[in-house]
Amino acid sequence: MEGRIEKITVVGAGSWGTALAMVLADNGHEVRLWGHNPKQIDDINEYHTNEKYLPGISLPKGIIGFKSLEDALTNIETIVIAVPTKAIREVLGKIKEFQKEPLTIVHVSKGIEPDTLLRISEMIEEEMPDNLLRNVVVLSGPSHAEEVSRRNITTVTVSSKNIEAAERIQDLFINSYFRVYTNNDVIGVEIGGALKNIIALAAGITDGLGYGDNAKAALMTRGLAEIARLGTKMGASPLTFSGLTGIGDLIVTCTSVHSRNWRAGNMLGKGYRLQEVLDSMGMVVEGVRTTKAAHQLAERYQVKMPITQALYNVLFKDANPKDEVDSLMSRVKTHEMEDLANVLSTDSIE
Ligand SMILES: NC(=O)C1=CN([C@@H]2O[C@H](COP(=O)(O)OP(=O)(O)OC[C@H]3O[C@@H](n4cnc5c(N)ncnc54)[C@H](OP(=O)(O)O)[C@@H]3O)[C@@H](O)[C@H]2O)C=CC1
Ligand SMILES: O=C(CO)COP(=O)(O)O
Repeated sequence: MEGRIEKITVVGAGSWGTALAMVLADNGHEVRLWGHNPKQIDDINEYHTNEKYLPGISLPKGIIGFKSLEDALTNIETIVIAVPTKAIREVLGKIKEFQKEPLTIVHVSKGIEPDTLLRISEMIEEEMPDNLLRNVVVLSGPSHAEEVSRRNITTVTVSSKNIEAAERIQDLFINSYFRVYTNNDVIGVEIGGALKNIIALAAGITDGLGYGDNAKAALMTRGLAEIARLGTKMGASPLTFSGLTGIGDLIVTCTSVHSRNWRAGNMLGKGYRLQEVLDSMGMVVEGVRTTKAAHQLAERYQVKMPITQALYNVLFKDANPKDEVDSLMSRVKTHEMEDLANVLSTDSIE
């Protein structure tokens, strides 16, 4: 273990918040885990379990559950926010009511806010006054909570406008089963993490429709192409999309039964309605809202994103998944590599 021992509060006691609290506790830190469900916090403190989100897992006794957010943040400099994207502003609003000292906020959520089209670090910067915000750091990468909570080998990336802040967070989390890299491309890290969920939903759909591995490989490869096409227009480094938060997270989310996005897509491919699917999951499926946001981003940046468009049609226009696959396959022929398409002045890059 590297770095000094700290007091850290994890805000959000779902699967990812609890798994990350375990990593921090394994590293010897004093970990407070806040959740808004009092019964769940009682179980964490009494039985050291979080049965809804990590069934069968024993939590380290060093994790202390908190019902009061204010108590959880008393004398704390670093917090990890691990709630779904749509809950982040609400949680920050509560923190602002009592917080007096500046915080380093680590966020681990994978989404884009529809309509404002802000990345999560931008939402945090917008929501928190300067005097309450020291640094924002994103932690992202191929990391299912179910596996991290079993201390299975995992690699992630941390990124921040302030690379020293990212390095400090790297030191807090890194250990022998949880390897943490740094990357100074915040835009690429956040865009890769958010948009891979769209492709995972689509991969689940094609699996649910009974297509094979060729179709999944095609979706992942062309999906990454459209994520990188948008991300680079937004200012990301193209290299980031070949890293852990790009192809790495795309692989783990499109190919794992742990993925809620893949599972939701799989049910859609088998003919279930979107609302039925979401009701049955009991956990967040970030890709649904992110598809709406990415669809808006594609318009704003004038970027072609055919897979995102097809998924948008399925989720929000009641389109038939099989018809959308057929129309993806019958698009005008094009070059695979965009620089070649540009050289040849082709306007149909997709
Ligand atoms: N699970 C994973 O493997 C990974 C998840 N992530 C990302 O982490 C983020 C959180 O996901 P995850 O933990 O998996 O989600 P879960 O659905 O497992 O848990 C979400 C948690 O947030 C709580 N919550 C929801 N709304 C609010 C609110 N308004 N105020 C306070 N708490 C709230 C939920 O409480 P309640 O039980 O009451 O609903 C629950 O405890 C997502 O953006 C996800 O993409 C990133 C990497 C890995
Ligand atoms: O982001 C994840 C793994 O890196 C978790 O993906 P899901 O939200 O689809 O479960």
